[in-house]
Amino acid sequence: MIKVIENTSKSHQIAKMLLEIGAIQLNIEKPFSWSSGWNSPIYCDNRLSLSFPAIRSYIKNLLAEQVKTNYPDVEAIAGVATAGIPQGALVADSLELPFLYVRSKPKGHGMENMIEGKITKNQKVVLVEDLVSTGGSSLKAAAALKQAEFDILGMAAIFTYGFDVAEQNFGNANIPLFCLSDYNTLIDEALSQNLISGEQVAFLKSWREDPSTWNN
Ligand SMILES: O=P(O)(O)OC[C@H]1O[C@H](OP(=O)(O)OP(=O)(O)O)[C@H](O)[C@@H]1O
Ligand SMILES: O=C(O)c1cc(=O)[nH]c(=O)[nH]1
Repeated sequence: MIKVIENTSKSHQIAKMLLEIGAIQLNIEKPFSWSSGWNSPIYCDNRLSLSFPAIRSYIKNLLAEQVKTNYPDVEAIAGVATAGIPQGALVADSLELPFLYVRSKPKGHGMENMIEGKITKNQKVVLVEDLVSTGGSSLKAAAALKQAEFDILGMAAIFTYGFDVAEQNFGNANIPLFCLSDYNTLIDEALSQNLISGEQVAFLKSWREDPSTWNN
């Protein structure tokens, strides 16, 4: 189950802030390569929000609110490497909870850990991620935590593209995900600010129907 926060003024505010700081880039001629291996005409760089204190705090507070409201039993926060690490650490600090992070693969030297941090087995963990496309990175981190015998309550993220494949992946893993904003809200916001044309909206909507085959 993937849900975008019900307060539309807040999800619009997040989209507005991401547009304001130039976190959203469109490029049809030179597509962006995504972590899933897909090529995409759009990229949402939530990492930039970290450099803007007011926006960083707004996101932190909304993520913390989502965690507290939807997972009242939470005992620890985990960040998905790498972009989910700072977001997760900010949330953990705000909620005064322990923090850990999950690498995309075990470190090749030193302690060779995939999970970094120290919490007790069976503790109730909420994963924080900056963005979900297919959900592959998030669910890999969740699987690693489950294997290490942590109890995953669910996830929170800043942004989701709302792809069907992500809905299926989170459903199959039985992990709920709460997001602050999404692709449709972003397009509405960009259009209302005249940042994109009606023609671009039509293209972006049709791309989203079958993103795995576009330009691949
Ligand atoms: O839902 P998915 O299809 O897995 O895609 C989303 C993932 O892609 C990005 O990370 P990226 O792999 O680019 O690495 P980074 O976090 O280290 O920047 C993003 O931060 C998510 O973790
Ligand atoms: O899927 C990805 O890799 C991805 C997409 C996107 O818009 N932003 C991002 O940081 N990663």
